[in-house]
Amino acid sequence: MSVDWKQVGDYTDIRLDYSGDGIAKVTICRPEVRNAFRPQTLVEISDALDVAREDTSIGVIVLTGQGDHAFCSGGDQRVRGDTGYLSEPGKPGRFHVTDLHVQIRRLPKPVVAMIAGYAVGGGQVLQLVCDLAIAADNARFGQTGPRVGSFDGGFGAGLLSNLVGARKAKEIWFLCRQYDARQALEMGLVNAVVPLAELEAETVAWCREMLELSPFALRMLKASFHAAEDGLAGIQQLAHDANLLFYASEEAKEGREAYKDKRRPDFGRFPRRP
Ligand SMILES: CC(C)(COP(=O)(O)OP(=O)(O)OC[C@H]1O[C@@H](n2cnc3c(N)ncnc32)[C@H](O)[C@@H]1OP(=O)(O)O)[C@@H](O)C(=O)NCCC(=O)NCCSC(=O)c1cc(O)c2ccccc2c1O
Repeated sequence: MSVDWKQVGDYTDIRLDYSGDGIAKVTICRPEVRNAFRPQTLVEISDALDVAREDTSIGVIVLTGQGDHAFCSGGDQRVRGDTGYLSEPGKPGRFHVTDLHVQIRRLPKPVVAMIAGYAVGGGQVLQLVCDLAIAADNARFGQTGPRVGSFDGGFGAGLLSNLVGARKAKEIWFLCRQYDARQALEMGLVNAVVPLAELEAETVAWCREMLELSPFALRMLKASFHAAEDGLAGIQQLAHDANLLFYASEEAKEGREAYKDKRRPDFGRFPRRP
């Protein structure tokens, strides 16, 4: 199942491609550093996700890394400063990835991680915050934080714990071992493992299956899965998604029209549902 990807936009660290039938693919293009991200990379991924979100022809988004060696090796240690990762020398550092994690969680379309090679450090957290993960048989997963003097106690710890269980999550973080694709599948870190040569075709097949389904139902499900995990922010997403539907109702429209007409709203004709 080959796809004739069409490049969209103009980025330096990433590529955004459209399949033409509803899939957007965001590729980290820094293979020389195993697709490690610098602030610029994260800003560009964020922009590409916004573009794909706003585009109503897009139903599913794939996040991947260029080449067969790595999905992503986390933060680029060459631009790590004393205050975070540096956009420019001398500027205050930041963890741009924090905002990206939240953006992927809130994005109302499924995001699928397509993983060949290494997904380690912040790259492993990136695959974690995606909704689904398809791995090639050469994929390797692991945390390196405590080895390089870092830790992700946000989604990196909490989501991992929910996904693989607290004991396994602590093992992953406390020992900094690497796990192969089969082990990742067994512990629930990925949804499927396929031969490297079939990775894209399999990922696209999963995306196309989702594209056959109700986009709003998928949106509500994603928000529902995150409602408890993400606390008030998760509930907010679910509640505001309900608002999207409510706005189209006669009851909500009566409130809006009454305000515009400068009259008292007449809600008496609407049922007080049991
Ligand atoms: C990924 C590897 C296991 C791959 O090993 P392999 O043997 O295949 O390749 P090399 O090691 O030879 O790498 C080739 C080349 O790439 C460079 N490189 C690889 N990863 C990085 C990187 N992350 N940053 C910079 N450069 C990298 C490597 O130096 C080589 O360059 P040459 O010039 O020598 O050719 C292995 O490479 C590896 O283990 N990489 C490091 C993984 C790592 O420790 N990542 C950082 C973890 S911390 C993190 O990601 C992080 C980011 C955040 O934004 C956070 C935010 C908030 C809280 C926590 C955060 C956080 O922990």
